[in-house]
Amino acid sequence: MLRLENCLIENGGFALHADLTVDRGSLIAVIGPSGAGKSTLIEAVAGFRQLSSGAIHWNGTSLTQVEPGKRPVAMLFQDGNLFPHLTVVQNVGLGIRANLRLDATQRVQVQAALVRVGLQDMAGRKPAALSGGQQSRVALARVLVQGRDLLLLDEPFAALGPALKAEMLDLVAELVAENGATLLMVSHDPSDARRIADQVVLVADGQVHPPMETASLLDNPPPALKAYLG
Ligand SMILES: Nc1ncnc2c1ncn2[C@@H]1O[C@H](COP(=O)(O)OP(=O)(O)OP(=O)(O)O)[C@@H](O)[C@H]1O
Repeated sequence: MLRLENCLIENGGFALHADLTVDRGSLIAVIGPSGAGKSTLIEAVAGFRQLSSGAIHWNGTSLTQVEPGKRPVAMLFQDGNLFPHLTVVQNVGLGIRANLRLDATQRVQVQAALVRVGLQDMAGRKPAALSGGQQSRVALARVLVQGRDLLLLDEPFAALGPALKAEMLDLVAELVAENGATLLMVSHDPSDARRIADQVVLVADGQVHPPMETASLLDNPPPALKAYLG
């Protein structure tokens, strides 16, 4: 269970309040107007942004003072997920060890992740020789080998076409379920939420709202969400 307890997250003059609980194993879409603080929330959970007050707990253990690399968190961004000078297998291996000195077991783990995302035949390629969807799969494989409990996605598939995005979202949902992980995914597209998220966290007006059931929230949006959805 992820608990954000009376959190105040500040960025310059911007302030965001969060007090909510996310059940373990949930698939949550984080939606809200541009500039509302969705990325700020994700950065605070990942530890890239310090809390001004409040606390973050994972399964009863405080994460508030834990540095980003030691949190049970794996992240995927829209851009910059892959290193262009490294091969697919190296980019995935980075998820296990930054110096890429992997033992035999770890190399098997990397191969298994590549098989899981369907890229076993492209291990030696560099990102420039892959399609956008294949690059997304490499980034997902790296998340997979990290074996973290909490997966944070900040619009990672926004640049993909609709069919490919749907395919990647389904793959994410499958991987999250297989690994018993918990997903927080920022998206500007309500159909992404409907596709894979059981619940939605609305970020608006300086507040992170507690998770609400996806269909009922999107079918009957509160005013802040209605204005955003148009
Ligand atoms: N360095 C900064 N100094 C002051 N305010 C900032 C700074 N960086 C970001 N902000 C403000 O913080 C707020 C939240 O930004 P954030 O990127 O979290 O929003 P978002 O909901 O993810 O937006 P988008 O959907 O457009 O990506 C914005 O209103 C932004 O103007």
